[in-house]
Amino acid sequence: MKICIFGAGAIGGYMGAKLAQAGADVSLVARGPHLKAMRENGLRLIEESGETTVNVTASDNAADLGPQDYVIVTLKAHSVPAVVPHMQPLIGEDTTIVSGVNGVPWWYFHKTGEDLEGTRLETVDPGGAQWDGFGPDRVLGCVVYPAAEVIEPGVVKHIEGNRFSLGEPDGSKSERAVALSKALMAAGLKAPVRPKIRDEIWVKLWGNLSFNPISALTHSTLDVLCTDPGTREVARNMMLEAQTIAEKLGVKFPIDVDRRIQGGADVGAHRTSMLQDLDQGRPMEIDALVGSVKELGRVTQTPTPTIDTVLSLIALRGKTAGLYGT
Ligand SMILES: NC(=O)C1=CN([C@@H]2O[C@H](COP(=O)(O)OP(=O)(O)OC[C@H]3O[C@@H](n4cnc5c(N)ncnc54)[C@H](OP(=O)(O)O)[C@@H]3O)[C@@H](O)[C@H]2O)C=CC1
Ligand SMILES: CC(C)(CO)C(=O)C(=O)O
Repeated sequence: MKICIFGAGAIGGYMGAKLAQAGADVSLVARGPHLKAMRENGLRLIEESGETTVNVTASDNAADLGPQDYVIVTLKAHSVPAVVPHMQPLIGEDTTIVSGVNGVPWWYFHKTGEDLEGTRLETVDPGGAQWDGFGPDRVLGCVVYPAAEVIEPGVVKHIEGNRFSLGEPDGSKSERAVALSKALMAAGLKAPVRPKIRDEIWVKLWGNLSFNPISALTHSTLDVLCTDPGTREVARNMMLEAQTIAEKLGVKFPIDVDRRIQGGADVGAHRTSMLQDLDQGRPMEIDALVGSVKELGRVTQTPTPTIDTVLSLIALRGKTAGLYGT
């Protein structure tokens, strides 16, 4: 089984290192100093249990790697559309594309079997670049739970978690989902195949939609913003608006908003990825995490006043920092 990880930074690097350690036929697409370091010195993974260095096949040119059984996309959401043409050499007749990107996935309305079937989302797939360039039938959904960071070129630090939930858009337990799940489990990762991947996407999204922009706007960590009465209320209202949208789309939440916020508080003094991006001058995933939910509000005719307000604030914050909408 040939697996290519496209965008092997923090999450892709973690997954790639685990797969390579387990002897899988895995290659990585990366770029710049991180690629150079991985090529020269191997990929170093720092985990609580210790440090390992693996030799990896890595390139910035997909044509070097050829057609794959699975392409696992672990780019930041805003990077994907422009990269679709460069991924084409990896795609053969039976290639599965696994979308390991936070936020509302571009394929959301594929095989929903409902009225909105085939609806495309401009915030996450402008111009339908992914829908047309990959084709939604190739897609296997994925919810990424681990936290990791590239702490220097060629070095990935794993922080916590090892679950990558997988799920077919139509909910089936397909051969391709089960085969990938086995390969990930053989690498020591958790990779359950879920019948309702969209339910899981929304529970994760609840946090990213609200905690991420609030933390970037207030420079506060999860424990603080989830317990401060004012910001907690803003997060809660955003989540309730999102819940109304998701339930109109048939999603069932296994927990309520208060439990989700408590879960955020329990994570502790974590600086969300959006706050880290802002501080480190990296483009922010505002469209995928917040704008996409506003777009779904329009699609489902659901008012989203709190989401709209927070989106305006974080969008302007991103623009003034030169990290959004440039
Ligand atoms: N990190 C985390 O803890 C978590 C991340 N996620 C989600 O996972 C996804 C990936 O995040 P993360 O791993 O943090 O992101 P990273 O930025 O660490 O990884 C993406 C990598 O792709 C590289 N890249 C971008 N464009 C190209 C290109 N054209 N060709 C080759 N390489 C390219 C980037 O290089 P460069 O740096 O030069 O841009 C970077 O190394 C996001 O959607 C994120 O929200 C989800 C859960 C936790
Ligand atoms: C906020 C959190 C922990 C999810 O709730 C996250 O995924 C992030 O920092 O991007």
